[in-house]
Amino acid sequence: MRNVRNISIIAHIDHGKTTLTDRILEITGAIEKRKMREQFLDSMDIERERGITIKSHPLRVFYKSKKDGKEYEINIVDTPGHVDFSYEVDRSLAAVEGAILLVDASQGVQAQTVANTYKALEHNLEIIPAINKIDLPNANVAETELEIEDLIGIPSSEILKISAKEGIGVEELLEDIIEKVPAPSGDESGKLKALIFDAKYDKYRGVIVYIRVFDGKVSVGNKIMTFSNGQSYEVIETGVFTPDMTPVDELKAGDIGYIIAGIKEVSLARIGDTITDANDPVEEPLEGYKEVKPMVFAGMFPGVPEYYEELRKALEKLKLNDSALVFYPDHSPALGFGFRCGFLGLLHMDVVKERLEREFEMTVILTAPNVEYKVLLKNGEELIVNDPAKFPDESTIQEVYEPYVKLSIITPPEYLGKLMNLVQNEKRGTMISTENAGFERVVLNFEVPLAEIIFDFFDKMKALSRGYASMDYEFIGYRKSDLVKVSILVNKEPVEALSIIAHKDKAYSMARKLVDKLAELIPQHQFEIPIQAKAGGRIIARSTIKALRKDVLAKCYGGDVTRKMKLLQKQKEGKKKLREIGNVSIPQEAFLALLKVGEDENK
Ligand SMILES: Nc1nc2c(ncn2[C@@H]2O[C@H](COP(=O)(O)OP(=O)(O)OP(=O)(O)O)[C@@H](O)[C@H]2O)c(=O)[nH]1
Repeated sequence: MRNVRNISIIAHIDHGKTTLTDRILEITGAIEKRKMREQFLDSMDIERERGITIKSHPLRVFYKSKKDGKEYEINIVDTPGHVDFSYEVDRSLAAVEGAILLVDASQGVQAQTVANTYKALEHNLEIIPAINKIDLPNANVAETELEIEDLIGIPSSEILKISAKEGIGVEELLEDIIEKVPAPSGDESGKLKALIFDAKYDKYRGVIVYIRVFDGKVSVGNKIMTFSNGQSYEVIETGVFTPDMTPVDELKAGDIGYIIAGIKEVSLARIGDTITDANDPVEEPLEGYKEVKPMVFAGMFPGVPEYYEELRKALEKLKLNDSALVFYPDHSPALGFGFRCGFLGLLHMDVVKERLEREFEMTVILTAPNVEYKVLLKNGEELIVNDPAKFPDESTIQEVYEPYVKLSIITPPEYLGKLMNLVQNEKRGTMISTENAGFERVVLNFEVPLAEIIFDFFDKMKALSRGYASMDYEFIGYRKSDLVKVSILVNKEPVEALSIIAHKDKAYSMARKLVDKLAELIPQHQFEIPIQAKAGGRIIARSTIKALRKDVLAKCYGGDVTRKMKLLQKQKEGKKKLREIGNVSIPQEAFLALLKVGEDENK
């Protein structure tokens, strides 16, 4: 049996995964102390600033056990903490035999703690629970122990208490990993079978594929094949993470490392796919591969038309490293040429927008995000619509389906009523079950349309529960729904980029809020501007932006009435002219009016 342990760290956001990984690197001497900077592994600027881990970074350390004196290789796969990237967590867990379950002592078990623990159990991982941040004055170790006991049935005496920040208990944790997590099994002499659990694009070296080898071996010169698309490549380099990329002669069953094989973009090395020998492939791939589908869509336009080409190039470059990002050309009468983009969720959308700004110095106009609908037409045709502007005419529609998620909220019981009200009465959710989760915690499970939780749900939930509730969700499928398109007319002209899809019961109130918000956001002009919302062929809401009244009469000193009348007439004509041209200037923030409606309600 090899002295190898492969583990992952699972936790709710901010419970200390990155800090723990940093400490392990330090304790095992993988990184000299003086080179250590906080969050060594979070390499993307955005990750560092926001203090969140988006991409997983594996690493290999060596630790000499104080118990048996032997040296062990420990491979740690860090996982993303945000629900947008939960598929990546799932694939990282498929690459290991054990998981450290890290829980913040001041916050206790949270929604993602539970979601990730279930995932780890599904993968039959050995779970090692550890309560972190015991150094905090508001650490509540006893309650957290009870919650963990309740979650996985491990007695509190076996739960480690650590401070990742101060290094307390971290060596004991390493000893526990060696003792409890099984060494990887697998057949080194079998056919190559490896899991892709991440991939990164490098400017100079092409795609670097992060793999866990389950059976067989792989080394330089081998011809490999990615199972899902049958593409084959020659291996140029194999290596491990120390944490820097360090070449090794071969990777064999049980190993975690990387390969470089001249793959041009990450979308060809898909997370969850199986790598095998191109000349002697396995018959069955590893289980559980799913194609990652974007869930949230928005229009993206360069502020200035001349920047269209530049934006296309920037998106192509981002795509090299981000297979979840999709985009295709789009045109809007109001915003010109641009792209329709698909994202995993709103955080992913923000990350893309920020990367465009930082790495490519591009400021873009994003339209309000929406989900993807399935529309069955009366003529039997089925359409996939992810742009409200392209929603078919109501008279041609037979049925509409929208994506639903299973939403789990964990909360102290006192906020239960308010949260149930939020989900069921405001967000079209249906309660499925409630469970007790240890000490003073309730888990609420709902089925909710995804569209209802992508905007402002998180903030509302936090506000209603004073920050105590946490949530997690997963896609469960499409459901039939009563949806209508609400079009917006500015100065009688339809502005498709402002259209939204709403549930029939909410169309009126959403339309009302949207036109009011637009009337606030669009500046006054020389003429009056009606803002109308139209659904099912009728105007259902209207708001008016008053004209800026130029004080034309100021020029008339005397009491010459006819002159006054003439001027007023002229002004009226002027107004008419402008209206005919219809040149209302709509500021960028108006295209996000829908999001702003939500923000106001949270105040
Ligand atoms: N006091 C104290 N603070 C800690 C400890 N461990 C982590 N923190 C702090 O908690 C915050 C979050 O820690 P991270 O390590 O970034 O958490 P994370 O789980 O990697 O976060 P995500 O990647 O966003 O999921 C940081 O400000 C850390 O300094 C600890 O043991 N004690």
